[in-house]
Amino acid sequence: MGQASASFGDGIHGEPKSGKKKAKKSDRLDAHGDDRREEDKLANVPYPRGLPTDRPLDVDDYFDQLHVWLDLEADAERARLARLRQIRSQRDVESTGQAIVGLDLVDYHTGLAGRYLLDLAKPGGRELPMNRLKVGSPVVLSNDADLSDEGIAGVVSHRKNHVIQIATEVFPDPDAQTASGKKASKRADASIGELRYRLDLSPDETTRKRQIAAMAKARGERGRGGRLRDVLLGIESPRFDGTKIDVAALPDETIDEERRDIDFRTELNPPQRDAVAFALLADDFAIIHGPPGTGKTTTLAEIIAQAVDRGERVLACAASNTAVDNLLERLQRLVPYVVRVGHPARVFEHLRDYTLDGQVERDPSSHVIKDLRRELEQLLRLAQRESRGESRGRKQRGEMFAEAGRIRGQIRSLEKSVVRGVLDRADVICTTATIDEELLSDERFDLVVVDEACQSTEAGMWQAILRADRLIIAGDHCQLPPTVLSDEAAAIGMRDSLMQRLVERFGEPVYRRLTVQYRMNEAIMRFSSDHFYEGSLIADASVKSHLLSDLPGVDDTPLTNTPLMWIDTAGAGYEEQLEPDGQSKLNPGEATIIVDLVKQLVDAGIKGPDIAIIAPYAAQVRLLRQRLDLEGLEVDTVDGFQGREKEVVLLTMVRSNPEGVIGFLADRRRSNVAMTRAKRKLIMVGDSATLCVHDFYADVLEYFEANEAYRSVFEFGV
Ligand SMILES: Nc1ncnc2c1ncn2[C@@H]1O[C@H](COP(=O)(O)OP(=O)(O)OP(=O)(O)O)[C@@H](O)[C@H]1O
Repeated sequence: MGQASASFGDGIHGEPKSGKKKAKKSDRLDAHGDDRREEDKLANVPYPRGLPTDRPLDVDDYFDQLHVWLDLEADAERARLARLRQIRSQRDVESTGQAIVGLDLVDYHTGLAGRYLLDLAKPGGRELPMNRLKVGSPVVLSNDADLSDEGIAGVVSHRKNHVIQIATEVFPDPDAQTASGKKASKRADASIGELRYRLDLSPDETTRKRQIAAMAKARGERGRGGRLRDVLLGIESPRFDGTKIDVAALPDETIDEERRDIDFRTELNPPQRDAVAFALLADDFAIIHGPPGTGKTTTLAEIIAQAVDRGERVLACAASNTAVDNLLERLQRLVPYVVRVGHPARVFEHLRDYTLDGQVERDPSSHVIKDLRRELEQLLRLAQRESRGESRGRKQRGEMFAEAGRIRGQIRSLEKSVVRGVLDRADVICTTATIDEELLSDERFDLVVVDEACQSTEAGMWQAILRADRLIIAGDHCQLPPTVLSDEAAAIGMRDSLMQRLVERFGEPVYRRLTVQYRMNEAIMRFSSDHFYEGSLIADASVKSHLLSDLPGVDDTPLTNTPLMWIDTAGAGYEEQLEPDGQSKLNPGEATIIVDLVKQLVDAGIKGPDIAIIAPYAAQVRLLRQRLDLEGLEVDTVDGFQGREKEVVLLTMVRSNPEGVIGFLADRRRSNVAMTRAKRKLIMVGDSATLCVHDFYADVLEYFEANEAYRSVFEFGV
């Protein structure tokens, strides 16, 4: 392997470890006024500089620390929601991307477990504003006309340009909605009921509660579970193949052939094969470090298939739905019986057959459930009609809602037994790391695998860990960390991953790095490899020198026959701007260059679906989406592209100011993700005078210059 374990902790975090100081009391008061609660939380932090890696962690101190992080995060989320609810103008509130107002309830259905699925749309079928309410986001649905309405909780289950669907446990009964006394006006349009609604992105209380419950359980674990916890806290040494590892020992270069004895199911390269053999030998945990495009998910799928071949049951998790689906995509060919737990709308369409809902639907007894659902829907529609006509009043309507509740109960208990049957038969269950404990109930596994593990907080890992005897985690700490809203929590370590901590604690013996990548032209890969992975990456021969001009139907032009280009806007006066009414930044000058470049690419024969534009700021994304109308072209933030790839990627860096302020671009991991999405061509547009105040971007620029890929905007002639 040869890589130094110190490289895992060499300041890839937002701030270097040594820079993490406990905020001084006076600083905290500055930041939080006289909020005593906030100050108390920080006063009791067991590990104010983040979790230490040079010694064993105390069980209670460790879980106390995780609690503090979760509390700070919950406060930050609640404060965000409160601020959002104070914004009065529709344009302002929607420009935050965190709320949609003035919505009508246009339709509803019932889903698995008796959930209500509510379709919401703008009056007249207008397009919804750009928003961050993604499938799976927790939301609050409330009366738009009544700011005091606390609303009902739900989860986004489906979204299109004009309609957003949410799943709720409660039906928005119009009487309940107007309980605050304010009467909503009636409207003669397509909406069901009388109210106009608003949807707000909400603090994810359910996830937090599940994490807290898992932490409480882990704290008290004994036996096998207690041992795994103690290993993960650095109290006990991990064992491989029955042998305790010696932290000071040199790593095994490869697992020798006799110990390997694996009949590989997929074509893997040597580092991948070694990683599979290594992971299968782990008695407690093993780590797979997968830099961009190195086949981390492919390797994990092989590990899971091998475990199933040995008669084991596996829980396959990841931080996001997309990552779970990527894993499932590879598993479907390797494992006979896989079940994907999660709302079908959050699952890739071509994988829906694997969902629990899909499999329950195909179960012979499901026709009884279908009949009951139909009955429930009819009853709800009748109750709604009653509420409109107000002919027989509230009593009648109340009885109907009560009957609906009884039918829901019946549906639930029938579904429960079918669900149990489907889950019990599964060799592998795939789910996000936020596990639905009620659904999985007491299902146990021999092995739990967590992909994209660096995108989970430590608190977010325990639900998965508790379900099995052995743990395999895969990820890349040099890519994006988990989203943490609270600056306080981030400053005391909440963004640092379990994976990184374990590598720092135990060193090379506990992980394997994959080094052959199948995505990028070597020139695109090299900078990232040298900066983040000690130059260890190798471009596979199939991609090493591939260019846009090698694609069928693409002309050979200076734009298509080279892998790199930086267009420097220094001196052009393309200053960044703050979005009117918003917080986000944009750069119209850079947008003009990007639009021109896309036109040139299309003229050379590149198709829309092969092009991605990545901007660090949502306002620039919005501007470019408005200015470009090309089928299949994707414009998104860095976060939206993690784990994905495109033939050509155009990066607009946005920041351009005399002070050299670059905000969150200072986190190099963000740029690492952005720059490693491109397969054949990477184009960066940015102001070197602003960016290169920072060493990292000075190095990027130098690299482009050395590769004869530097152009000034003046020479480019836009
Ligand atoms: N041994 C291999 N031989 C050929 N192609 C491979 C091999 N391993 C992986 N690939 C290909 O490389 C690509 C990336 O694989 P995969 O999605 O598993 O990587 P990853 O490390 O999970 O990616 P990332 O984390 O960057 O999203 C896929 O197209 C996959 O088919």
